[in-house]
Amino acid sequence: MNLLQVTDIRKKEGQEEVLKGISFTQQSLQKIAIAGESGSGKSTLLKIVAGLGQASEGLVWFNGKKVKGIHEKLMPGHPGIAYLSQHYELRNNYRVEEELAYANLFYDEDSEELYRICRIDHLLKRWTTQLSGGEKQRISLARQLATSPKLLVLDEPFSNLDLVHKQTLKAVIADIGEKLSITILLVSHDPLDILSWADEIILMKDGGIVQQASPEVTYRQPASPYAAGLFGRYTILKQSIFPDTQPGLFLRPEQVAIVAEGGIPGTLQRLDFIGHTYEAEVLVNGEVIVVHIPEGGMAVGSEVRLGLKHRDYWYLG
Ligand SMILES: Nc1ncnc2c1ncn2[C@@H]1O[C@H](COP(=O)(O)OP(=O)(O)OP(=O)(O)O)[C@@H](O)[C@H]1O
Repeated sequence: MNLLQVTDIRKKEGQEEVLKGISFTQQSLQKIAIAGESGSGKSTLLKIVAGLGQASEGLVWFNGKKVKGIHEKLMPGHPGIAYLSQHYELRNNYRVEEELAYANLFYDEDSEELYRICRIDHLLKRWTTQLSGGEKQRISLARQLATSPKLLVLDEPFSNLDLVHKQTLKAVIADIGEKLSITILLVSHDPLDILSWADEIILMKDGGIVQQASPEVTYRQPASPYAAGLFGRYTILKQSIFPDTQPGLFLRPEQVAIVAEGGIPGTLQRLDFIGHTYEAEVLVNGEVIVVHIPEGGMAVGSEVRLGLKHRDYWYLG
């Protein structure tokens, strides 16, 4: 049975339709991430799913029961669904343990495990004013989990976090799924944060779903240039440049290599160090091809030869 079933959700804000018929289902423990450009409707959708917004049309079913909107019931929210927005707040002038007790999270074996999973067990005696943003967020998360939800809905959990806190939160999120058996639906502005985590990625644009697929398919076989661009740089060739390929060939930078012999001649136009590799732009027949290369010693203007690394071609018209 589906844990969550979202059917044809529409939402009007004034004259504008900001959600245009969103439908998807989520199985128990399936990890779904929603991504898309700013303003595409991700947060609006998430609030409706959690019972903290109001759809103009459509239905959300959770665990066989309808999730009512804020205009349909007195207390916003839905039992069994926990929601953490980007704007979490803790009360000032309290110790962390008091703040957690306030959420009915008293110290016992279960809560001890929850604190360990949320990586906050070393923070219990601290004042809430003595915490970093990432620590405050994990305490807010523990408070949400105190309600023993079946579904955890996270809106942009990785925004505003430095790399270290981001890595910690990723470990926390993985543990919440695996050790607490809580299903997670999350929105992320940066799809690179979700490729390694999600079972399925839903891409939104202008209030609609433009692609719903596994991370591999989303990355390698994007439905459109918009979907491709959300996951980093790419090239779509207008001409048939490489042998046995058609116009419209879609290439990620790591699918192309600079080769010593054979290949297609081109001119190195640009070379940038991007950490794990160098990113080059090579001009071939008037088209710029983005290529990842391991070494950065070549001079801009050099002649290079390009080859394709494998034959799993994908075309975008
Ligand atoms: N209360 C509101 N009144 C009017 N328009 C709204 C309201 N809330 C959201 N919108 C509009 O709905 C659209 C979707 O907004 P939403 O916040 O859901 O997008 P998002 O994809 O989550 O964006 P971001 O990544 O920037 O948070 C936007 O055009 C936004 O301006």
